[in-house]
Amino acid sequence: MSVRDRIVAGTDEQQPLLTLVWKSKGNDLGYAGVGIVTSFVAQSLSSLDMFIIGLAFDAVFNDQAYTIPLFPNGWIPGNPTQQLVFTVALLTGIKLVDLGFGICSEWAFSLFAQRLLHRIRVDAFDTVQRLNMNFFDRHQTGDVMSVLNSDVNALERFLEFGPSLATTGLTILVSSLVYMALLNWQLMLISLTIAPVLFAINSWFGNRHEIRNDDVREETGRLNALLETNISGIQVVKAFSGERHETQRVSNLSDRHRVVNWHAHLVNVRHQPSMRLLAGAAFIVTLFIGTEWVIDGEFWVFSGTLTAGELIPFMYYTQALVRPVRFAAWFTGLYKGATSAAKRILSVQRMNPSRDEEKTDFINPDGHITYNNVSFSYPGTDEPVIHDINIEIEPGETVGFVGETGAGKSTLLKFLFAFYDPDDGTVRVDSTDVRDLSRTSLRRSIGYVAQDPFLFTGTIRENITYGVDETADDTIVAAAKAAGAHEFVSQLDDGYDAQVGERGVTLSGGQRQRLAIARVLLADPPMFVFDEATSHVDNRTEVLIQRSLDEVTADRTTLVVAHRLSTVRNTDRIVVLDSGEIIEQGTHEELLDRDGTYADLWNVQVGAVSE
Ligand SMILES: Nc1ncnc2c1ncn2[C@@H]1O[C@H](COP(=O)(O)OP(=O)(O)OP(=O)(O)O)[C@@H](O)[C@H]1O
Repeated sequence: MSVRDRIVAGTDEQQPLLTLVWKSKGNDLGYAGVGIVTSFVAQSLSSLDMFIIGLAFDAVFNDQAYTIPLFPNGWIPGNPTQQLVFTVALLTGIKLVDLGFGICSEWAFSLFAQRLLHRIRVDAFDTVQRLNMNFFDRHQTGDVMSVLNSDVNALERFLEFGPSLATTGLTILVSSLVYMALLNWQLMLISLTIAPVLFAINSWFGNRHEIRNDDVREETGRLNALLETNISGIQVVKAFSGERHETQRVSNLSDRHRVVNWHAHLVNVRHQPSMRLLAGAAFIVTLFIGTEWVIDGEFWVFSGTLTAGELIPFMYYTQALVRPVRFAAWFTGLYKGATSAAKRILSVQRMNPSRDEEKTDFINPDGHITYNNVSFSYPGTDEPVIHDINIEIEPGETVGFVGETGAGKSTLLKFLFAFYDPDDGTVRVDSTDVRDLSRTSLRRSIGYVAQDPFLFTGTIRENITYGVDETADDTIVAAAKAAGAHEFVSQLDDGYDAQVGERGVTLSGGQRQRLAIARVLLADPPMFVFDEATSHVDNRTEVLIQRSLDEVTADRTTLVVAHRLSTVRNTDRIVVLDSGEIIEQGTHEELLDRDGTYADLWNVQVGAVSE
């Protein structure tokens, strides 16, 4: 038995979020560009008002000339009442343009975020889907779902607000500094003495955010994994009255999740106020010095004078600097949360699923299968489950595989689909190593009915036609009849349009098996693998299905695993496995004559039947 791994945040990437965004950017960077430019214009305009008010203030109350940088002096009236009307009109115009650019930037940033997320989500899902079975064996479904869902949602939170916060914050910062420099550059230097401290504190909190968010993302994956397995196994939970025990397990994990979330939240709680406190202190010191300067007409070593009309907008811009400081804290929290999520998404993508491009396509195979010296142990285990197997199966031959539970029958068949690669030896179809064949063409060439067939949520028709292009109704019905499914399907109210619930819970095991058989018969592949395909079907129905299958599989290579020996009795050859080794093979009669393991198994079953 193998131990489950957790999907952890890979740590080797310097800028995981940027790497992920760059990989998935598509053609959407243009939207981000429009968002940045329009947001920059909107914020610059919105900071302009106080500057103009300061100029107007000095013109009206301090008898200074009313001039606006870059604005033609001839357009500015000389009369104070007209100056007031002019100022109000100018400010209204600026606000309207600011509004237009603001709407445009929201629109562009939202489009950028949603389109990028869509691509990241689909890419992540596509990667996960193509990963080898090893991955799914070693990771819990809930943990994988958590990458596809909650990690992508953490990215969404950042992409929704992050770019706009960064641009707005930077624009307020730059425009405020420019206006402050225009008003009084010496006072500006005083206000900025706090900047390095703010920087250092923000980066310290940023590191705390990242560490805490890594924990939150991992705990979310763990909790999702537990919830998923509990709900999937709800029948067993109920059968063993395990509800209280399961609730306790969920409660324990949920409590751990709560604690790590709380620690992450505590970083937030301390981050913003610390930054605001420092920015507030800088504001008060600047106000004190500025007021002294206005009152005394000079201050310390500084040259020139400072008017009230300069100090008021200056203080406004000093106060405005608190916003970028707050945004920086908010942005850092979101960014670090998204970085932790990006690390997990990237660590899944790094698993590098095998791609079909460089492989050989498989066209009209004869169905000649050979296993040469195949040995294997499941990843994460030291125990070999297949030992040095050699089999040659001729085109058109039907071979039955029998043996005690855990003997390695299903594992042996999985190599044929390249679900797993053998540790030693090769599995070839028509002389080509299956590892060199394109997965798609290989898997389309072999119709596979697994032990516990899975039905997708949807109609019966959709389940039967899964993986097959447009199919006529009578072909579907013919496949269902051959699989012994038509009778029960026609008795359902909606017939072939009846919905089957998640995992086909509304159907019995035998009914699901019959739909799975119909699915492969409809696909009409050149080879078949039936792994306990009729184990849940009653004996009478099995005989009927077997007759149809004998007809369909007569000229096609077919591998059949069965515990019920009557299922394989008429195959061309029966291979008996024990602890991953072939211990006997031959026809039913030959094996009975041999009086070995197969004969024992047969006698037990015949004895059981005759009882
Ligand atoms: N995904 C897996 N990871 C680790 N070990 C596995 C995995 N699947 C099967 N095994 C182990 O490999 C061995 C062979 O399993 P396999 O399913 O091939 O046996 P089987 O002969 O088909 O059994 P059964 O008749 O019960 O279906 C068993 O010991 C099983 O515990």
